[in-house]
Amino acid sequence: MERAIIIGGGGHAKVVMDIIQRMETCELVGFTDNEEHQEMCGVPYLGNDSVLPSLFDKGITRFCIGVGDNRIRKKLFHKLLSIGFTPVNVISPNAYISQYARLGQGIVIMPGAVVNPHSVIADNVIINTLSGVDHDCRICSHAHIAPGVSLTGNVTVGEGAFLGTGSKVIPGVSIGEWSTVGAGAVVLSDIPPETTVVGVPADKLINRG
Ligand SMILES: CC(=O)SCCNC(=O)CCNC(=O)[C@H](O)C(C)(C)COP(=O)(O)OP(=O)(O)OC[C@H]1O[C@@H](n2cnc3c(N)ncnc32)[C@H](O)[C@@H]1OP(=O)(O)O
Repeated sequence: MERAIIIGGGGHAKVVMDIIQRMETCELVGFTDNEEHQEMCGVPYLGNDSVLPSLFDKGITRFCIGVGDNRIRKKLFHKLLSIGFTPVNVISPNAYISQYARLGQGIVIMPGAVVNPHSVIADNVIINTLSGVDHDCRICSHAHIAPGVSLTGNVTVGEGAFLGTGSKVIPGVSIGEWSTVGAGAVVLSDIPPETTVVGVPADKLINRG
């Protein structure tokens, strides 16, 4: 069995650890984080990011990033690849992934999530607990779909976009890259890049009031 590490020691990392332990497809040897830790969920703390090259030299070749922030996760993803590590797809046995969906690398799909036919989930994406990605959606790299999000058919989520918990997007709409959709928002039309929207219907945060 190949040996893997998790990068990150926060709440998201705990959930990722729990899923990897259930998947039983690789041996989880520990986690790294720039903050010092005790063990977590029975997984040993190995040190900060400076130990990564030496772990790779010891034959630990697989990684999974347990960090929710999209910009930090993108940076870490490229750093780990440049050292030589290969990403693990962490997919809960309690998620439903259509046989017609296409998955990239380094993806995390949490319990209760659904990914329906002909949707594409690109590299380093998080599909969080109980969220739904319906048919023909395209989720670009480094995006994070938070718990309880509902994406209907043909939705596009740009690189690095963050959809807050409980938000909903109607069919055919595009969320621009590195944009943020606030918790509970309902998105009825395309959102430009690097824009934060909130509310029902969703509108730019700066337009409020
Ligand atoms: C397992 C996990 O935990 S995964 C993590 C999941 N996390 C989330 O889903 C968090 C989602 N985040 C949000 O919704 C945030 O509130 C954001 C990103 C939209 C805005 O955050 P900030 O930029 O810090 O905004 P801030 O909190 O200062 O609020 C600014 C204004 O917007 C309002 N506002 C903030 N969020 C929302 C929202 N989701 N819906 C409606 N209004 C909102 C605030 O009430 C405030 O209004 P005011 O100016 O009239 O007082």
